[in-house]
Amino acid sequence: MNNAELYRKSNSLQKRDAVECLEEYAKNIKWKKYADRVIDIGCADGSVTNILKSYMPINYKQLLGCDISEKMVKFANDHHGVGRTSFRVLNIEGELPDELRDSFDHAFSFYTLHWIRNQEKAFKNIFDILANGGDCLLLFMGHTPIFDVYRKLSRSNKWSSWLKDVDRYVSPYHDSRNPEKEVSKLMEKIGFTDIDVRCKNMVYVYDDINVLKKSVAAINPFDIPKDSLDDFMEDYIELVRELRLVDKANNIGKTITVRHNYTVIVASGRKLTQNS
Ligand SMILES: C[S@@+](CC[C@H](N)C(=O)[O-])C[C@H]1O[C@@H](n2cnc3c(N)ncnc32)[C@H](O)[C@@H]1O
Ligand SMILES: CC(C)=CCC/C(C)=C/CC/C(C)=C/C(=O)O
Repeated sequence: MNNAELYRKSNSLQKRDAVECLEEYAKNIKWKKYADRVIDIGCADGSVTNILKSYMPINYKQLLGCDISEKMVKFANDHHGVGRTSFRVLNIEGELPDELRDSFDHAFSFYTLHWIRNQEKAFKNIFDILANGGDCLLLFMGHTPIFDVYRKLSRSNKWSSWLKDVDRYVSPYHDSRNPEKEVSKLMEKIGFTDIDVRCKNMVYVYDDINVLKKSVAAINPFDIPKDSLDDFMEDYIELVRELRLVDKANNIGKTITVRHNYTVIVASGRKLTQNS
């Protein structure tokens, strides 16, 4: 998941969901109206950070996108780093650099937190990044068949050695019976207030199987050798068919459409410390 150009071209699901989420939630955010400081965690190529900008008051002070991947950060800076918007490397489950503590009025994160094993550390870092009174809006993957397909491939002789650590890349909420409760409890424990966590049922239809292939390739976390990638994707799509995810009703002509049913978790909260 390091190829910024491929991600830029193949992130239509992620962009649609970020826009839908911002349309619903951005109006309830308590913008300061003047000099808001905003961070976007897991910015990748920067295209969603750029969308986020259009929901912010124009006289914001700073918009900082951050990502664990140096390549993504370079691409984002080259394409969207302008004026008060910039991008830097940050591991949200690592040690938080001092200069980021208590420094932002609003923290956003789209399609990133499900990649993180140490959820408590990531949520604590988000809390620590916020200034007193600051808020966060976080969207991440709950359940999706993409992870079931990874797990099935990891049990095949052909791919098992490449997908050994498969559960490292499955959303911590994929198998959860009550993700809303789990996330709310975690946020409460850390000290967030005004917590709102919702698990939403989503549908995205891929009009062409090649678009789906590229979208899967763009977020593929496994180190498959380049010359085996096409083969991997063929086997991936075969399993998508076996799992009956191909949308039969629409597959009369030549183009094959695939219906992706999944859930996203949208969590928001505020940091209010006692001496406020
Ligand atoms: C699927 S992309 C989401 C990008 C963008 N927010 C969007 O909605 O299109 C997930 C990004 O999270 C980044 N990421 C993964 N683990 C991370 C971590 N521990 N700290 C910061 N970023 C991380 C990846 O490098 C990747 O660029
Ligand atoms: C039918 C099927 C398996 C579709 C998968 C579609 C897809 C590429 C979903 C994105 C899932 C994901 C984990 C996104 C991300 O992290 O950005």
